Amino acid sequence: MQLKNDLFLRAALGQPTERTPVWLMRQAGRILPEYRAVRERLSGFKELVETPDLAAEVTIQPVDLLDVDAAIIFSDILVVPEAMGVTYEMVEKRGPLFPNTVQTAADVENVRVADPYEHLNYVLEAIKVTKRELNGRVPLIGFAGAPWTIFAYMVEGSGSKTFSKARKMLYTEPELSHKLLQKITATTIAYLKAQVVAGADLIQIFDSWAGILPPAHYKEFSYRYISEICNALPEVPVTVFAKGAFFSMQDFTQLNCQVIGLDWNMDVKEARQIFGDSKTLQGNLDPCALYNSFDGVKKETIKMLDAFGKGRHIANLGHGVYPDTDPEKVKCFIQTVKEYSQK
Ligand SMILES: Cc1c2[nH]c(c1CCC(=O)O)Cc1[nH]c(c(CCC(=O)O)c1C)Cc1[nH]c(c(CCC(=O)O)c1C)Cc1[nH]c(c(C)c1CCC(=O)O)C2
Repeated sequence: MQLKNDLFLRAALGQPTERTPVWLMRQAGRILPEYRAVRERLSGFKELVETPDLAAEVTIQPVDLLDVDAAIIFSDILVVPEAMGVTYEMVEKRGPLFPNTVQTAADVENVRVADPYEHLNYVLEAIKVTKRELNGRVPLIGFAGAPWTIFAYMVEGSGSKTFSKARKMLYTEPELSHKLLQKITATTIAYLKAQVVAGADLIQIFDSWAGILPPAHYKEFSYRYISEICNALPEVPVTVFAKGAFFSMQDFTQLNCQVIGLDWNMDVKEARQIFGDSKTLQGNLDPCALYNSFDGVKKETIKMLDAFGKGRHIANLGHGVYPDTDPEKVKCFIQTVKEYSQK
């Protein structure tokens, strides 16, 4: 299927574009009343994730309502631990909770390397339905969590400011930690390959908890597994978004990926210096900038665009859009990127 709008893919590959493409991390769900309307009819978040027609519907909502240049499949990074036998509950207003966590050698032994066609087929179906219904309007992004971030949830059992149980395991049980990370990596590679076969045009890897590791641990327990995943996906462009991992940017130049996501703490000029034009940079407006007045949103967006300069840039926020953001401010951000970058 020929894409009608392939700005996002061309920018990812470093090809010239008429303007800067734009989308938002966590654009599906979170901010749209139209999402909440679909969600309220259901028993919960999981029912939505596991029903391909509905997942496709909310995936396409931001394309229709916000006019973004890419869709991201509606799912969650936590479907991977679930497929591996470590199930989660999504607790209203509190976030994910794992009734059984992974602590001992026996627990790691019990975690399975999942076959995506057996345990994650609902995501693959959702990708196929979405591709059909998008009908080539914009590319579709597939995704997974980085192994370290998935490990952090499996061991910790919930969100946490420090993830101290997960970080403790890296010190006290390094070999066991690697064993679990290897199982997660094997599952993730098979899962992402299946997403590409189902129709995903680009893959993004979310290492949301990169920033809490010391650099040496990051290299040993996260970077090497991300590198393995990048090497396993030669068919499509890959974006690596490692929140808070400034210390690893030099290493990231060696990754077999086309796009690096920057969070809002990262200095754009410094990142450009490190990556040159070898990689496309994605980001990085502070999500809080969208609480500003319309004029303020415009000003901050233009400042961000100027910092990146022309070429090899995909405009986005520095992390997922916050749930209480006014969708009109999001539209203002998107429109500003489109108009200003065209000049
Ligand atoms: C760490 C992480 C998670 N999930 C994800 C990450 C990595 C990105 C990041 O750092 O933000 C990724 C994710 N989660 C969701 C998507 C959908 C696609 C999109 O980006 O729009 C994506 C890409 C849906 C979701 N995932 C979740 C919701 C809200 C649940 C609801 O509708 O009740 C949505 C729309 C739930 C979720 N899922 C997770 C948490 C901590 C929570 C609770 C709080 C929240 O972030 O909203 C884990």
